[in-house]
Amino acid sequence: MTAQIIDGKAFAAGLRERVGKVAADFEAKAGRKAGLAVVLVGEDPASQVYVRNKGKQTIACGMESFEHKLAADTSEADLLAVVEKLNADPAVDGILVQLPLPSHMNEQKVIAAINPDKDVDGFHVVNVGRLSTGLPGFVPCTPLGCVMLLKDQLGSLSGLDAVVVGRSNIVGKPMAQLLIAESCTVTVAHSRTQDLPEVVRRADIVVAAVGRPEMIKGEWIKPGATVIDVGINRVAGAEEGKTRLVGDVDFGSASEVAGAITPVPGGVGPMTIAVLLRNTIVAAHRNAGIALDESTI
Ligand SMILES: NC(=O)C1=CN([C@@H]2O[C@H](COP(=O)(O)OP(=O)(O)OC[C@H]3O[C@@H](n4cnc5c(N)ncnc54)[C@H](OP(=O)(O)O)[C@@H]3O)[C@@H](O)[C@H]2O)C=CC1
Ligand SMILES: Nc1nc(=O)c2c([nH]1)NC[C@@H]1CN(c3ccc(C(=O)N[C@@H](CCC(=O)O)C(=O)O)cc3)C=[N+]21
Ligand SMILES: [Mg+2]
Repeated sequence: MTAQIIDGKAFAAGLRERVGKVAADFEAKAGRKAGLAVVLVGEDPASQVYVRNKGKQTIACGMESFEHKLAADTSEADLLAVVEKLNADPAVDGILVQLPLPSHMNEQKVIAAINPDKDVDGFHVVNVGRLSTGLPGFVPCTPLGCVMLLKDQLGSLSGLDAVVVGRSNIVGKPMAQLLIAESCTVTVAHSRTQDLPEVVRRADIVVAAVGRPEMIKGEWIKPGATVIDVGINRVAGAEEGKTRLVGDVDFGSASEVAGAITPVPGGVGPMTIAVLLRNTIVAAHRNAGIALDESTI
């Protein structure tokens, strides 16, 4: 069997187009563009690339992008002051503080300072609570993008066995919450899980968010299962000095067993940014008191 490739890049382009139409409509109604502020602390090259891509795509969707680049040795107090300014700025609908932060900062404290109604990453405890309680809020972009791809591929997820490998606050745990809300039977595996291959083999849906290059092998996958690979790992390439991106799933062997699989790159990654733009235009409508049928985007 050869798996169908789930084209996250194409799905993300379609989502950005829908967001762009809604953003134009918002501008006509509100008399201003929706705005996303991205805060980057330090000079991590990968983070710089992500932030640049976010800014470009924000503008391409007809929204305003505010980039705040702070030196790696910025104090936590100065970062908190920037967040406070963005909370109070009516031109800013969404705020994203790029993670990871330098080690002298308390990430939880910084996230807690963001106004939950501008927290388009969905990382604030208030939004975590809303998600687990089934209240409207903001859902983390990467897991929401994964669910969009799964529903597009499978239709209803009700009753399916899902295994999430990874239990981080930004991917694994919110992913599990979303799958519970879709009426899957959810197992969350992590570094202490016993016999991970056997756990993965039960799953109709496998979501890999581990951060270990090509760890999940084709022999672990139930034939026909749908595999969502969240991992982004930069490894040495075939040519000396070159690098390439691989996921947490061994794509070569898994794609011979799975029914459908996301590639890396071109799978979940592009969805993350498109969902961020979606959450931002949703935030703009909510905070401006302008009606929007959120189910259409
Ligand atoms: N495509 C995208 O848009 C995004 C991609 N990513 C990528 O997704 C991956 C995961 O990110 P993130 O959740 O932040 O990672 P974290 O490092 O925060 O969490 C990794 C999780 O994997 C578990 N784990 C580690 N090793 C093993 C193992 N050998 N067996 C089973 N479980 C294991 C850990 O278990 P334990 O809790 O026990 O330590 C932990 O729960 C990374 O590759 C990251 O780059 C992340 C965000 C967005
Ligand atoms: N506050 C915060 N929110 C985040 O959402 C957040 C973050 N911090 N820190 C880092 C992670 C990682 N992340 C990615 C976004 C896009 C791609 C992406 O576009 N990937 C492309 C490839 C990009 C490339 O070529 O390097 C792809 O998979 O096709 C990947 C990863 C968001 N994150
Ligand atoms: Mg992490």
